[in-house]
Amino acid sequence: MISFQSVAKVYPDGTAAVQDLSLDIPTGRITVFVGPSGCGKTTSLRMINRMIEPTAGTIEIDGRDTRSIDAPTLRRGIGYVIQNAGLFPHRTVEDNIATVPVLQGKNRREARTAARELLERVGLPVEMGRRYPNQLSGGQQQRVGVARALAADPPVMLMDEPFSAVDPVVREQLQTEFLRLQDELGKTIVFVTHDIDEAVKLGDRIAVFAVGGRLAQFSSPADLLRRPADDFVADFIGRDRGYRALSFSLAGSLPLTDEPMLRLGDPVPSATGPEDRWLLVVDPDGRPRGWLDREETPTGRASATSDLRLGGSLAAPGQSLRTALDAALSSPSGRGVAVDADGIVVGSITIPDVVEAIRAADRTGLDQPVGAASSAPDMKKVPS
Ligand SMILES: Nc1ncnc2c1ncn2[C@@H]1O[C@H](COP(=O)(O)OP(=O)(O)OP(=O)(O)O)[C@@H](O)[C@H]1O
Repeated sequence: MISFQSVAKVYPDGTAAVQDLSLDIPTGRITVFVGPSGCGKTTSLRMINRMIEPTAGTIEIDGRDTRSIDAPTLRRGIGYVIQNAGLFPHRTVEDNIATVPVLQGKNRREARTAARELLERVGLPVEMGRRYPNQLSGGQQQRVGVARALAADPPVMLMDEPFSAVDPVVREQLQTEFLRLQDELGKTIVFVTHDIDEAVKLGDRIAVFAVGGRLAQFSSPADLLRRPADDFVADFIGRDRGYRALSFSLAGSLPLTDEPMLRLGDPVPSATGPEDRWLLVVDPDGRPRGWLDREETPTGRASATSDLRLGGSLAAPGQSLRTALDAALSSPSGRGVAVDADGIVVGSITIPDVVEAIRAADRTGLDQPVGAASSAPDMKKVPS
């Protein structure tokens, strides 16, 4: 654990960058510092590896005051990744990654072999190791930056806006791969960003800083979205926070309604009333193919794929209320199609049921740690 205890930083010109900061950063998780420009995120981050010395308070790593460890030793256990990767331009990618291990006394050949393995780990082809940084795209350079920080296998990683300099599509890919990597590595990561969406996607815990280095809130992403501590935090999180918070509530207890189905190619039965205008058509295995509009399809005619309206998104086991709501909203019938792990239809989801589940989640606080969704129970099927 990294523990900030009443930490402050006043720069020599009198700027109070951080004020009385106390927080505990859990081991093996991603903690994000987020906030508007100039609110002390980078200053706080750099105080961890003593690139900046606090003017008051104490920072401990696993119970040891960082002032009691000499700075080079401290930094050996702390990887550091910055925006634009900060690679050495005159060294090959491989040698960039091998820099710290070689400085630590590892022989060059071993360090290069390890560098090639790390390249693969961050999703780059080994051959890229022979290139120079300016022969890589921005996203590739960022991956090399991450590989270089991992080379000494430090338990702690500090990452300062590492993905900000790349376009949104590459950024999204880097974030997803970063989460996958962290699943394998379980490092203690402190990640600085000014982008609340990035914070919510990556953080196990989020520290929201306000201008003047005040810690406005420190909580899980779900709590942050549901219960912002004050107007500043609510404003910073922005719109749609209620909808985004649904991502953190599992659809586990959502009731499923039995959905009448028609096999592709079977004759269309006549409708008994306006309520069964839409009929769900499935393939021979029971996988959804689309919705048939009986107002537009003559009775008795065999259904064909061309008659079908695509059904919007699907809700699968272990997914969130946001997915379930989207499945219902995006379906032409207003009923979201729920499928099992094999993609076979198990029933449908109605908007009122999702709304009821949202209310229940609000009452009981169904916050789930990031990554819990995959181990979540299946949706419970209840007969209509
Ligand atoms: N060396 C310095 N001397 C004086 N003031 C500084 C120094 N470094 C940073 N500051 C000031 O301290 C405050 C916090 O800066 P910091 O870089 O920690 O903020 P930040 O939240 O990381 O900002 P950004 O998102 O823009 O990078 C700012 O007002 C900044 O101008």
